[in-house]
Amino acid sequence: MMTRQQLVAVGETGTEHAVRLEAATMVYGSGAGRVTALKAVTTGLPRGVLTAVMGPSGSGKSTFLHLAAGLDRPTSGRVLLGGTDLSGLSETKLTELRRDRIGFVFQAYNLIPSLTVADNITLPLRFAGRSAEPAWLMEIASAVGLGGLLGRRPNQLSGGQQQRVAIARALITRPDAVFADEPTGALDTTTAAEVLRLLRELVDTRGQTVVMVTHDPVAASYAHRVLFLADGTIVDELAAPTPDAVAARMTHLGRRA
Ligand SMILES: Nc1ncnc2c1ncn2[C@@H]1O[C@H](COP(=O)(O)OP(=O)(O)OP(=O)(O)O)[C@@H](O)[C@H]1O
Repeated sequence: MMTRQQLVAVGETGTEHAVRLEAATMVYGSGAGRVTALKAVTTGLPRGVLTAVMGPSGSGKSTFLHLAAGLDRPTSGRVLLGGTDLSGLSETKLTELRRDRIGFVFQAYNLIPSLTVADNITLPLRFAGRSAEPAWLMEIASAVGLGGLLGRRPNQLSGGQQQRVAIARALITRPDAVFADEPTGALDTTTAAEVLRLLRELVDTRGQTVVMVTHDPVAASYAHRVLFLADGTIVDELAAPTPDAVAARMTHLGRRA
């Protein structure tokens, strides 16, 4: 068993990856409107690590997340999830894989207002035709601090609690990786810190793999490792980040742009 620090260190070359991108390129549009949003990116997202992805606006962060999570396919190159090459899968198989092996957390929570907290959390299982084991639901609900709120509806929860429901929903299928797109973008500073502490704790105590896109150096400092994108390329990375170190790199990237 490797230590987490070793896992972070194998980011580029090791095999302990939840997700690997190999020369992944993404081109949108054609002719004069052609944009190469990601340029032959090769990197691994180590298991049991919280990775933050940062970069200036338009640098390719969302594109990176969409490819790594199997939401889009690269124009060229490969994306591997736990050894499965996503480019070889049919649309149906890819949809199943996203449903069963990947968790998503969005800035806007995306909960279903008419469903209880318990039913929102277990929705991905029901989509897969499976039912939730009550003990597993309770374990996940307690892990995210929602143990006593399972019967409520989303409009009876604070923003932070709603995001905890979304995190529990992302975890309920025991996914290989959870992808979070600006997960604290809609929260105040104190609530954001609580949600970020929770994400880090889920990685540290449960070995969950989490990949988070953020604009915020403070949010990125909760990660074990930060990848910096500029112009569709990974230009830098930082282990054990502090907010100041992340902000300094971002300023440097801003000057390059
Ligand atoms: N569907 C699309 N069609 C055409 N161009 C796109 C599309 N999606 C993204 N792009 C372009 O690809 C580049 C990278 O976009 P992307 O959204 O990945 O960047 P980002 O770093 O997430 O930006 P932001 O921080 O502003 O959300 C940008 O130039 C963008 O305009």
